[in-house]
Amino acid sequence: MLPEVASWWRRRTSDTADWPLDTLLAAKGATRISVVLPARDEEATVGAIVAAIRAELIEQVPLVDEIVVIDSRSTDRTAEVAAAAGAEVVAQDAVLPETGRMSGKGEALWKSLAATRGDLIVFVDADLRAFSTGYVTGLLGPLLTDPSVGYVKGCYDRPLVNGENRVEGGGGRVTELVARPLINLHWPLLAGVMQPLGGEYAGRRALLERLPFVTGYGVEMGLLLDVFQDAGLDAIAQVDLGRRIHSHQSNEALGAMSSQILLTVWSRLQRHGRMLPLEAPATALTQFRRAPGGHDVLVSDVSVGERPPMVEVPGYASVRRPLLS
Ligand SMILES: O=c1ccn([C@@H]2O[C@H](COP(=O)(O)OP(=O)(O)O)[C@@H](O)[C@H]2O)c(=O)[nH]1
Ligand SMILES: O=C(O)[C@@H](COP(=O)(O)O)O[C@H]1O[C@H](CO)[C@@H](O)[C@H](O)[C@H]1O
Repeated sequence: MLPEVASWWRRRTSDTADWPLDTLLAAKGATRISVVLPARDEEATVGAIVAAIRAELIEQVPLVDEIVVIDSRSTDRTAEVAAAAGAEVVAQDAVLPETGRMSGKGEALWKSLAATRGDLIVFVDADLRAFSTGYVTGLLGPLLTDPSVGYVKGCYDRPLVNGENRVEGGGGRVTELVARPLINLHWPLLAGVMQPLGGEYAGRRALLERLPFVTGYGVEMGLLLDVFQDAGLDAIAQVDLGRRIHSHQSNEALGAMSSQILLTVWSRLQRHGRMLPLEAPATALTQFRRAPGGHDVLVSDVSVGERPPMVEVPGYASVRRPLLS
């Protein structure tokens, strides 16, 4: 990691345990807090997430002011289940209808800005299993206690869980194979962000409403790069939320997700003036591995060389063995 990234990583990384409820309640003051769940066909999981937030962070303590589920064209009972659990449910296409209908998670999150009232907005995926309200309190900690922080990403261990089959570290496939390498190549100052695509994050409305939202699955990559461009690295913090288990899509579906993320990166390379002249891409890849008390940081050199066409090599003709006659 670059020295300035290592410094950021030490200063701006905390743990959800660092943000107990009494600290947050003391810091809340008049700050309004919205929790948003983008949900497409999540009837199996959305209810438990909403119920936990309502019980622990609204009814037991007055921390969260509203829970809004953005129903993203679900074809199942997501809306009914979320409402029964205590969420305000808003249909994605019913928000700002005059702006037309775009699709995907990014559209749901962009519309959520017009469907909520909070000064701080916490985004939580609706497909989480084993959800803890510590996700929400952890993400709020830096925002409620440090005005210089504008955007907080969650980070966590991400096993790949399919039924009884569990592969530790097998989740976050697009993160590890697409997002992290691209960030390290073109935005090495963001190499310390451990889960750039994680679906749990929070931000100040005053920052989020100034930023474009990429639709589809480009939204996380787009927001991270645009927050960095607009507000700088130190406006970003990350909180270790422990472990994340969610519903996994097929590799085929993640291929489409990867394409949307590549298109987002391409657009930001151009828009942020990183395409011409393309700065020599950084050749160090920073990865993270859970270790006692935190994470080990693994930095590897991923540089590649290139050989010229063999026909241009002077000695080639003389060493080229004739085919056996
Ligand atoms: O068009 C969409 C696609 C996804 N989602 C929601 O966005 C979150 C993350 O999506 P998904 O689980 O498909 O992505 P993954 O976690 O598999 O990367 C989930 O709550 C989805 O229900 C959404 O609201 N609209
Ligand atoms: O991080 C990832 O690689 C992908 C896929 O995760 P898995 O390989 O299914 O655990 O999941 C994330 O990416 C999406 C695109 O940014 C987000 O919208 C999801 O919330 C997040 O789960």
